[in-house]
Amino acid sequence: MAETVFKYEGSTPEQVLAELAAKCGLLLTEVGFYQYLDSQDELAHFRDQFSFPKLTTSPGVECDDAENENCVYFCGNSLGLQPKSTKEHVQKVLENWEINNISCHVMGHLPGITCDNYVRDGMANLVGSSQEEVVVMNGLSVNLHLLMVSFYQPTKKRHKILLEEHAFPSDHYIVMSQIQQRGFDPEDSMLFVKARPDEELIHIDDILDLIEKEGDSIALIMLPGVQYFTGQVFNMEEITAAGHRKGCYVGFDLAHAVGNIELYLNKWEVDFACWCTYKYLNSGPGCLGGAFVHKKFAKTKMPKFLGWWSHKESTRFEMSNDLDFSCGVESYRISNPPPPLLVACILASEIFDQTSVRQLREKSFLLTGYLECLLKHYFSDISDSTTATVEILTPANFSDRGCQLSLRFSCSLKEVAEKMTKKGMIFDIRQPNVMRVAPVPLYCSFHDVYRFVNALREALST
Ligand SMILES: Cc1ncc(COP(=O)(O)O)c(C=O)c1O
Ligand SMILES: Nc1c(O)cccc1C(=O)C[C@H](N)C(=O)O
Repeated sequence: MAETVFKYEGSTPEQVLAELAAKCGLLLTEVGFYQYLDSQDELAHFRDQFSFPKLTTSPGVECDDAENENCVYFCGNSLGLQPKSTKEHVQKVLENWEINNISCHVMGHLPGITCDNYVRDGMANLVGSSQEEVVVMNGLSVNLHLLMVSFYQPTKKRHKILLEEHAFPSDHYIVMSQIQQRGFDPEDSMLFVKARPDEELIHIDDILDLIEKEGDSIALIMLPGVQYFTGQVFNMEEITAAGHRKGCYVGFDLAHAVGNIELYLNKWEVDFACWCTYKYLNSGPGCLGGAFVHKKFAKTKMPKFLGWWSHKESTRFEMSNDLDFSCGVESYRISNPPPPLLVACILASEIFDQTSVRQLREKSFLLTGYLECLLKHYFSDISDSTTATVEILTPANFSDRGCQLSLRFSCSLKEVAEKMTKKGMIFDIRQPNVMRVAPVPLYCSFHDVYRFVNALREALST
């Protein structure tokens, strides 16, 4: 766990980039500057480990660019790129099944019975926990439900779940249905923390005040680590401490946080967390989810849904129907794990073993900072060269954001998005009018940012 001081502590990306540009005698907007930044990037080699979408084959692209064969991929906050090694290893797992048939459960490339154990160390590093505190299983939404069976224990007095007003739809529905399932009314039991009028971001003080004020009636606090729409980071340590002071359980949805920001779930005493692995961890669409339960609950008897995989491995196959619980989060496993999916998670986490989230954050400081500076330079005012302004909704403070920037345009986004897509820019739109762009430090370059901003300039030019 990195406890050292962050390399750029006390500076803003804008300051650091301006100093670097001055040192090179370049303007921030010059070609030479992105070339300089890419030449200094110690993580640049990771890009070669991923399959990049090609201009010639990516849907919607109509662009013949002699200098670039790849698209600019800024959608890793939704679906990570495919590591080049995935195909071959999935193939090996399939061959193990083909050749060893029933014995593939216990032998060969990634034996079924133990395959999920191989990912636990890597996952634990990513979330700041010990390996006994994490498992990989099911999908994110399913895992949230399973953990809420334990961590949402409503009583007449304490029945509320605190969540954000604009939570990701799945989280909203999960909370709503859990409340209904326990015989309570979502109208009374869903407690929303809201942004202030005409604001997009939520003030941490408003969360803490709400916990202080309503804490005695809150059974569970369920918030994201990084908000999917705005890219805002929530201070998980403070929220957890505030929740615990009031006797609430505290859990986080880390879909947009894992592999994006540094996490110390064990140290922060978070009760539980769930995430998906197909965004920043690059395991593939709909691949398995991760779950964390703090080790303080390793021996606590809590209500939970059970299956044969909740039973200790050493006696599981005695088939006695005499439940001998696995410890802690392992006991939440219900079904046997799928090796073809696990192998993709293992490979994805192995890529992270070759670096650290701290190192990625240091690159991200400059990479997303560079995007921010160029956007501000070209699009903060309507000028002779641009027809629209671009407002960055994501917090300006580096520690309050991951790599994603969410952009609101003063013009219709539809036309802009069409033009950008034709040029090979890959990003997404979230209604009503926000474009999300995530320069993922693991595989994106400063050149990508330069190309993206140039494409945007063309799309918005007068
Ligand atoms: C914040 C958040 N929660 C939940 C989900 C749903 O995840 P899944 O479909 O893997 O259950 C997603 C992504 O789709 C998400 O971004
Ligand atoms: N999983 C997705 C899918 O199958 C289709 C479209 C989008 C997704 C996503 O994961 C969306 C993502 N969670 C988001 O932040 O919006």
